[in-house]
Amino acid sequence: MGQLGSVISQESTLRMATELKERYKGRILMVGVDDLDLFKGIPQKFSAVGELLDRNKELRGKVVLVQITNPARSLGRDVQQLLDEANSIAKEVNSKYGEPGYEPIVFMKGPITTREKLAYYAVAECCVVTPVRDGMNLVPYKYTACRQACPALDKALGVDENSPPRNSVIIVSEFIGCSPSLSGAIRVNPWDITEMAIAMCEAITLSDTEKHLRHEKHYKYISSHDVSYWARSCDQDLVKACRDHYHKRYWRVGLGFASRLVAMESNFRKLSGDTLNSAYSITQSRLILLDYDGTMMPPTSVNKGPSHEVVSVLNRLCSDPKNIVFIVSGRDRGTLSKWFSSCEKLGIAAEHGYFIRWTSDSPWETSRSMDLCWKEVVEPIMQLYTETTDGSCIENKETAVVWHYQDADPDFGLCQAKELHDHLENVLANEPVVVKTGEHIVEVKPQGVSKGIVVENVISSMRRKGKEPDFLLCIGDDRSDEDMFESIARSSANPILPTIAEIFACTVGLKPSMAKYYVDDIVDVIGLLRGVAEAPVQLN
Ligand SMILES: O=P(O)(O)OC[C@H]1O[C@H](O[C@H]2O[C@H](CO)[C@@H](O)[C@H](O)[C@H]2O)[C@H](O)[C@@H](O)[C@@H]1O
Repeated sequence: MGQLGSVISQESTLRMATELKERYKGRILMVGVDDLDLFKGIPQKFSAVGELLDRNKELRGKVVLVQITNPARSLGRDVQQLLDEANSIAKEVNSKYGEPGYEPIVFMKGPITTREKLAYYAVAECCVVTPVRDGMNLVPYKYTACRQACPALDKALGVDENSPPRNSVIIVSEFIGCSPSLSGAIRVNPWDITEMAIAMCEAITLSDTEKHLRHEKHYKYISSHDVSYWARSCDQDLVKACRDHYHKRYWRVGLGFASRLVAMESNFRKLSGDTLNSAYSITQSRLILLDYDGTMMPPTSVNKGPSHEVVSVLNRLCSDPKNIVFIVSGRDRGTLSKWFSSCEKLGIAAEHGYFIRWTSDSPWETSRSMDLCWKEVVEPIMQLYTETTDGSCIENKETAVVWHYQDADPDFGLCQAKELHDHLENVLANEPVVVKTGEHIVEVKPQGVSKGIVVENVISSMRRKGKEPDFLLCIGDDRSDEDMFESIARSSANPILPTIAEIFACTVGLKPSMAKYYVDDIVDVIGLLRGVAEAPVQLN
C-alpha cells in the first residue's frame, strides 16, 4: 500500500494519469490487467463488452475497456491461439461499435510499466477481473488502493470537494482466490457472457453513493489486511501449533491430497471395549448420550433412518433400569420420533436440544419460546446460494434453517458454504441467533440452544431426581457434538459439581477434539454399544 501510494504521487505518474484522463474524457473507462494465459478469461471478457454494447445502445461511443496484458510466460501454441481468438473478438467488436477516434476495446500487449498500470487504475471507473480459474489475484486490491483519495493525484485530476470522489467498482470472477474477500464486488461466472455484460452495465450505472460504499468497504479491508497482518497471523498460527508440542502426539490423517499431520493431546486414545465394559459393569446410574448422523448412521447412507441393529441395541440399553439413553441430534423432532417410535424408553433431544423428551410417552419440553422473525432474513439469502449452487437445498426446521450442500460439487459447495457463513454472520450480527457449520451444512439456530446445554440439563435433572450419574458415555462425530464434549470437560473440571466417576467422551474419526477418546467409525460405535448392552450384569 505504502509503495503504491508513493509511486502514484510521483510527478511522472501524475502526468500519465492526467494524460489518460484527457484521452478518455467523456468516456467510461473500465480496466483489466492480466497475464496472457488461458485461464484469465480474456476472450470471454471481450465478448461481454460486445454483448454490453449490443444490449445498451446508449453506451455505444461511451464505454471503453482497456485490457492490459503482461507478456506471456511461455510461447506455446495455446498462447498464440488465445491471442488470435482475443484479437479476433476485439476486432469484431471494434468494427461493429467503433467509430473514428473510438474503440470500445483497447488491447494493450505488454510489457507495460507498473507506473503506467497504476495510472490506468487511478482513472478507471471499473476494474474487470474475470479469470476462469486463478490463485489469489491482487489486481482488485491494487486497483482499490489506486482509487483511494490521494491529495496529489486528486489535484492533478481535478477532483475537489465539488466533484464526486474517485470511487471504485470491481467485477470479479467467483472462481478466484480474492473473490470471498471482496464483499462489495459484483460477482460473476466468467463462462456466462450475458451475466458479465449485465454486471458491466450494473457497474457503470451504480449511483455514486453505492460506488462509494463499496469502495470504502474494500479499502477498509485492504488497508487492515496488509502484508504485516498476514505475516502476524502466520506467525501466530505457528506459535499456536508449536505450543506444548513436546506433550502432543502427531498423527497423519487422510489420504492423498487430503493427507495432513495433526497434533492431538497425548492422552487422546482409542476407546476400547474392555475399558468401557469394566466401567459399565460396576456402575449404577448411567447416562448415555448419542449423536445420530455420522454416529449411529453413516453419512453416505441412502436410507437415513436407523437400522434394525441400531434400534435393537438402543432398546437393549434402554431396558436396563440403570440406564438413561438419549439421542441428541440436530434433526427435527417429527423425524426422530417417527424413526425411534419403537424405542419407548429412549430419550430424544431434537434440534440441538431445543426440544427434549425423556420417553416416547412423556411430553416434549422446550426451551423458552423464541422470536423466529430472523428466518425471514435467512431464507432469501440461502435461496440465493441455492440458486447458484447446483445440488444444494434448504431445510426449514421449527427453530432453525439449514443450507445443505452434500449433493453439490464438493469444492464449490465448500467455497459457497464459507461465503454463506460469513454473509449470514454479517447480516445477523444483531439477531439472537448463531450461524454454525456442520457436515455439509450451514445452519442458523437460536442463541443459547446447543447440545452442550442438553448435557447440563439432563445431568442436573438426574441429580434432582436423586439419580446422580456415576457413568457417562457421550459419542458424536460433528462440530455440534464438540459442544457436548466441551460441556463435559468443563463440568468435570468444576470442583463445585459432584464428580462423575466414569466419563467417556468419544469422537468418531481420528481428528482434533475436546473428547478424550475416539473410535474409527460407526461400526466401532455399534460394536461398543452392543458390547456393553450384552455385558454380564454385576449383582450388588
Ligand atoms: O446432530 P446430528 O444428528 O449429527 O444431525 C445434524 C444434521 O443432520 C441432518 O443433516 C445431515 O443429513 C443430511 C442428509 O439427510 C446431509 O445432507 C447433511 O450433510 C448432514 O449434516 C439434518 O438434515 C440437519 O438438520 C441436522 O442439523
